Amino acid sequence: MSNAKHFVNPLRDPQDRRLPRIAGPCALVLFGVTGDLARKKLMPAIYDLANRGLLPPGFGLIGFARRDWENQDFAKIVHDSVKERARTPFREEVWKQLLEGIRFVPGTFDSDESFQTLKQTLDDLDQSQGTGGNHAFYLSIPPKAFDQVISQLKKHGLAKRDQRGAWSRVVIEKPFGHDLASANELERRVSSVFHSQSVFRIDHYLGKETVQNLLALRFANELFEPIWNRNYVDHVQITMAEDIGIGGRAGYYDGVGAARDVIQNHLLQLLALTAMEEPTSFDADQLRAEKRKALAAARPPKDIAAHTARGQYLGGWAGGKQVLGYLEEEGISPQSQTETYAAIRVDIDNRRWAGVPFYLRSAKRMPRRVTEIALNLRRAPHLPFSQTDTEALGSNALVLRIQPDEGITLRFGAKVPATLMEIRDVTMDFAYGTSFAESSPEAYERLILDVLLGDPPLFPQHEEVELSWKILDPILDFWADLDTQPEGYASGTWGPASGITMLARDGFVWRRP
Ligand SMILES: NC(=O)C1=CN([C@@H]2O[C@H](COP(=O)(O)OP(=O)(O)OC[C@H]3O[C@@H](n4cnc5c(N)ncnc54)[C@H](OP(=O)(O)O)[C@@H]3O)[C@@H](O)[C@H]2O)C=CC1
Ligand SMILES: O=C1O[C@H](COP(=O)(O)O)[C@@H](O)[C@H](O)[C@H]1O
Repeated sequence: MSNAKHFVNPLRDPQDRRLPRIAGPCALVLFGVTGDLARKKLMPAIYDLANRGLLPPGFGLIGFARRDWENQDFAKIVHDSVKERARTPFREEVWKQLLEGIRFVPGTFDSDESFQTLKQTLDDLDQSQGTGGNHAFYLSIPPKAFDQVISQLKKHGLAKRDQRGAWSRVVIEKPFGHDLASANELERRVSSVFHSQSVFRIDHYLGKETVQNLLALRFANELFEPIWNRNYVDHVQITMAEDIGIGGRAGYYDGVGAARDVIQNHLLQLLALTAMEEPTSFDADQLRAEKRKALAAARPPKDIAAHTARGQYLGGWAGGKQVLGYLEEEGISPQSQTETYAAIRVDIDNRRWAGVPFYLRSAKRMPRRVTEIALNLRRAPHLPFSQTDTEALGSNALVLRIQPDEGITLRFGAKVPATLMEIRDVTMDFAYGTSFAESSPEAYERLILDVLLGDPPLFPQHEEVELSWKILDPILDFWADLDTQPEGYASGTWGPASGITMLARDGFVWRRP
């Protein structure tokens, strides 16, 4: 590692086989570099990979956007985003190495000229940086533009292996399609352009350490599996709450909404990992096969009106400041029926889960940012205590804290000291921060590296996408047929009344994480 073009990490031991592999020579083209995702997550993740010594020498990064920028203008955007958001410390020598491979291509998706320039830029980079003709195209853009960009990549010969056998991969953000029919249409298009092994449908929840730990928790321990079924679990709540609004993302979010934005992908993936059987190994085929079976057994509620809820945040005070309502956000039509709160019940028709409802909810402008999976257990069949002894006793629960306070909580009843017999809920906690010295990489770091390595297990296949839309489509159709505004909810609260009622009907209440 003496060549000045190598990203050097003095802390990395190249012999340590537990550490991630280093990507081979390549260039990454980012579409949508002015967007929220690219700025907040992708550019910092690329720098962090470089800083950890996981990018190859001469790595190329090309931004494509409808801006009249030069290479140095784009480099400044990357620099600012890295300084603000990267997880690892800023090191001048790493930045200088990254800078050598940074290029910008101005243009719109419909411009043949821009895609010709992109091709030329990639060829030049191959020459100057030695990227070996290996290219990954990352579509961090609104889903309605996926098809157009893929067509342009094909038209301009960017989707093919060349004579050297160099690879060309595409990374497609979620949601993949708008419903089942459009997802299948998009899949037909994508598979006519890229080989299936070159298509990486990204769901960044699968790159989170805490989500991967779900597999470790379930399958590396003896403790939990015996209770992981309908005999012990009463119901499951999967929550993804955000305190932010849509920010400047009207162009992406409006017409998409909470259900398509995160339930179709992140939350149904969490459900699949929670509900699936043990795979025979963690290789891509086995893992995906088990997730597929779980999703195939999952179905929307029979009574959609009773067991779903949607809402839209209202303006007011939240988190100590004045915030806009969804309909007042820039770029949103005052008549928009897009939901910013969605909650659905899903049932899983198999031996393990029959009769155990899974409740999924997600929303913007909730009181805090938190994602968790809570398995609420049945109550003990008999309590040999007086009623007053157990007034403060809830049901046992196992809560997987996905973020931000990563860890696991086990809730159970314990005797209050110095009382005759009073039982109260207590918790036992595992926290990543106190148990491990190693810090978790950002999900996008892991996933971008996997793309560059061509490592598929963490990327959903089309069948999973299809099955997820099959669960969601009837609900989305039902909501669309209502043709009404979603119920308003005050910003900084846990959502609309209909969300509470939906659970109350089944005798449950949402957790307040
Ligand atoms: N933001 C997030 O936290 C996450 C987002 N995602 C996914 O990432 C994708 C992008 O989302 P996000 O970044 O939030 O969206 P934004 O609306 O913030 O960004 C969209 C980007 O696409 C560009 N764009 C849109 N239309 C065109 C066009 N016709 N020609 C050229 N460029 C265009 C925009 O450029 P311009 O500035 O010129 O409009 C902008 O750079 C979505 O699929 C989303 O689901 C996934 C996980 C997290
Ligand atoms: O996919 C998305 O995720 C983000 C939240 O990601 P997280 O890792 O911070 O939980 C969400 O804000 C965005 O709307 C959605 O597109």
